[in-house]
Amino acid sequence: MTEILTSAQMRAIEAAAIASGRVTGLELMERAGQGVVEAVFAEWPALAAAPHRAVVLCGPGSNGGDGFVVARLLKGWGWEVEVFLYGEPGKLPPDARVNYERWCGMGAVLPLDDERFDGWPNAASGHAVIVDAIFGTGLVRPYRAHRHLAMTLNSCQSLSRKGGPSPKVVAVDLPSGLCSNSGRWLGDDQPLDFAPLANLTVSFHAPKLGHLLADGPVSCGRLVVADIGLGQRLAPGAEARARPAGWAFAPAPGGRGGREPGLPPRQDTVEAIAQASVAQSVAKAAGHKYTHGHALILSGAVGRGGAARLAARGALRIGAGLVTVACPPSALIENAARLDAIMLRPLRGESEAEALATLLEDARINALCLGPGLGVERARELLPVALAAKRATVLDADALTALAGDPALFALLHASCLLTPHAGEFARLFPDIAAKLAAPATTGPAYSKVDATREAAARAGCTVLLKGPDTVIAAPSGRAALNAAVYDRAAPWLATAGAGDVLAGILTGLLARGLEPFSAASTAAWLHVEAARSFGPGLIAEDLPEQLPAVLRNLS
Ligand SMILES: NC(=O)C1=CN([C@@H]2O[C@H](COP(=O)(O)OP(=O)(O)OC[C@H]3O[C@@H](n4cnc5c(N)ncnc54)[C@H](OP(=O)(O)O)[C@@H]3O)[C@@H](O)[C@H]2O)[C@@H](O)CC1
Ligand SMILES: Nc1ncnc2c1ncn2[C@@H]1O[C@H](COP(=O)(O)OP(=O)(O)O)[C@@H](O)[C@H]1O
Ligand SMILES: [K+]
Repeated sequence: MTEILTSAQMRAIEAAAIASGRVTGLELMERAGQGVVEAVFAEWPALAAAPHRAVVLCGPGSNGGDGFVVARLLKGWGWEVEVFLYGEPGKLPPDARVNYERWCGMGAVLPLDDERFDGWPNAASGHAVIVDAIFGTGLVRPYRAHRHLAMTLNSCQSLSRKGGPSPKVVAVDLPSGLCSNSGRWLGDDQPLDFAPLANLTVSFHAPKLGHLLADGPVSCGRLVVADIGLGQRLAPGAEARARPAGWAFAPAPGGRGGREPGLPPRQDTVEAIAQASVAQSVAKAAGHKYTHGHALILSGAVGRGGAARLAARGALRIGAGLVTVACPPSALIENAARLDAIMLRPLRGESEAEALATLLEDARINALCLGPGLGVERARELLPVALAAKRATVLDADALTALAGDPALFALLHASCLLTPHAGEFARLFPDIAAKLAAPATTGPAYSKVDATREAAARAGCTVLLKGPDTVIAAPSGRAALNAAVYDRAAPWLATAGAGDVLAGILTGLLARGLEPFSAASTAAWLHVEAARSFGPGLIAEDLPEQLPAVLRNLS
């Protein structure tokens, strides 16, 4: 069972465990250090076979304390270890201080200060590993040395990525400088230009938001989450060391979501989307086609109907009982030539808006989709009718653009709506929120994509799904989920024209089947990535709906 944690939640979990008497801070630090060493040996088995040389860079807090443990353990394996400290020994927190002193009985600690970088290890001088234990979840402001750190570490890393003998960079908990809540680099610099990137990041107990959002995945290299004995976080039978591909576990109902004393309230948690809950959402019980809902997809003008047809196919494949495409009369022949199982209705009448109103008198039509290929002008015309019908309604693409320029239309949004912007559409709809997210992150925890999506959902009064490799879903209540297609779950080939239209269709299909918007969004986002992964590279949007049956089969 996993939730994705913020730094405050991680601290609260640690504090609760220590307060319960189950474990001490020193034991947790020891396990953290052990977890790092085990992960290094698991990642590069050759390093476990014989002693090597390592540099351990320690910082002024507990992250540095973990570093001293790593140094001691590697020394115990016969390694030659050089240790540097960024900070003053006298100011180390108690547990880190204990581990500093233990190390001092075994070797030297060289100062690592902003001005004096002469003491830095020569990256190519035969070290097998450089351990970055300068800052973890406690970073609250940019630190001046990060450019120097970045230059040194990245030159090592780029060599080692090419398979050469140069050092592997291992980040303890987070690459130093990365904000654990937002996945953004703290500083005025351009993100990533001066970021110390890791080959491997070893975090503890559960992934943090910063590992999965924004620049986190690129910065962390690979992510391993080590178990440090803070309680169950995985489904029974799952491996103790889980990679992010394995965090498809349901958040524990009533578990670490704020129900334990002292932990933050439920609305502060972010859920990893769970395979089990997806399976539940899409399972069909007995019934006839109308019990599985009737989805209506509004289509564009002649020659612009492809997007709506893709959406319709997605809605049908995910199991809506009926799917109808409604098109301008002039587009009837085009659509008829391309659709079979999907029904077709021309919007004939005084105006298309009136025709839509008539069509919506059929109460069995329980989910709508407006946007893909619709055209901004037609979206403006149809939106008032569609929104007045108060059906479950997906608004994507041109419908979002129409909403952006029109506060009166925006005011018609209701709780059964679901907005599915990509970053550009989001910036048009919520320019002030997007500007906050784009501004340099100068204090931690920095404003994150989760914060932005939550703020947007609260303003719109409906669920918002903000797309990307780190798709965030938020409800007006503050409930949030993250569907990250990163690390072992990466599917960059999903960035293909029309993929978003299929997502809108899957969403509409799930709404037609009776899911409420937040569940529909979480389920659809997960299935969308799974369909892409199941197909693999070479994917085009048309493949996505056709891949759904295979994904669904694997769920059952
Ligand atoms: N929670 C858990 O369960 C477990 C946590 N564990 C480990 O603890 C880590 C968190 O430790 P942490 O809280 O001490 O934070 P950390 O990242 O070491 O740094 C904070 C220190 O840096 C300072 N500081 C901040 N910004 C600065 C700047 N720009 N420039 C200079 N200084 C700056 C700040 O002091 P300040 O100056 O703000 O008073 C503070 O002294 C976590 O990542 C994990 O590795 C494990 O042991 C296992 C169990
Ligand atoms: N690098 C990526 N990895 C995984 N998914 C991605 C990536 N880039 C984009 N996506 C997903 O692909 C879809 C693209 O949708 P959208 O931007 O609306 O494109 P279109 O309008 O062409 O369909 C979204 O679901 C988005 O989350
Ligand atoms: K670190």
